[in-house]
Amino acid sequence: MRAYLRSFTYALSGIRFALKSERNMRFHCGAAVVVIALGLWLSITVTEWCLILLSIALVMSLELVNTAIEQTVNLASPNQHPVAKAAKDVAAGAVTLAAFFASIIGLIVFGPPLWRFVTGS
Ligand SMILES: Nc1ncnc2c1ncn2[C@@H]1O[C@H](COP(=O)(O)OP(=O)(O)OP(=O)(O)O)[C@@H](O)[C@H]1O
Repeated sequence: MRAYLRSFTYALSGIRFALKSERNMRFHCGAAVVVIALGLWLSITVTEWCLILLSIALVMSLELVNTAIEQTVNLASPNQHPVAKAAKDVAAGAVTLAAFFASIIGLIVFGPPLWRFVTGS
């Protein structure tokens, strides 16, 4: 049990590191808070909550993996190298792709109720 708790502490410290060092991670956190507040305000359905929470988890998890890859590349290749560039760019591409599709899910879920709110229909 103590070993599990220790692993959990390490995991939390990894998340703290990413929050401190990565502007994008702080942005994703802010966006998640806004989206959760919107979901509560608009009383979205259980299925919609599942989609939104999965999207948040996917984007933030990929940002953590991206941070881990950046740190590893910085350690392995402090000098410029095309393979180091490819590794960092591909990892960044993964986050961008997930964020793009998460935005589309957000539009699908929040678009219609927000539109109804704005137009009063
Ligand atoms: N060792 C390297 N060799 C070659 N190109 C690199 C190297 N390190 C970084 N780069 C290039 O510079 C870009 C920016 O790298 P950097 O280390 O600043 O990460 P980052 O993109 O700032 O990440 P973030 O903005 O998410 O913190 C990379 O995406 C990559 O294209």
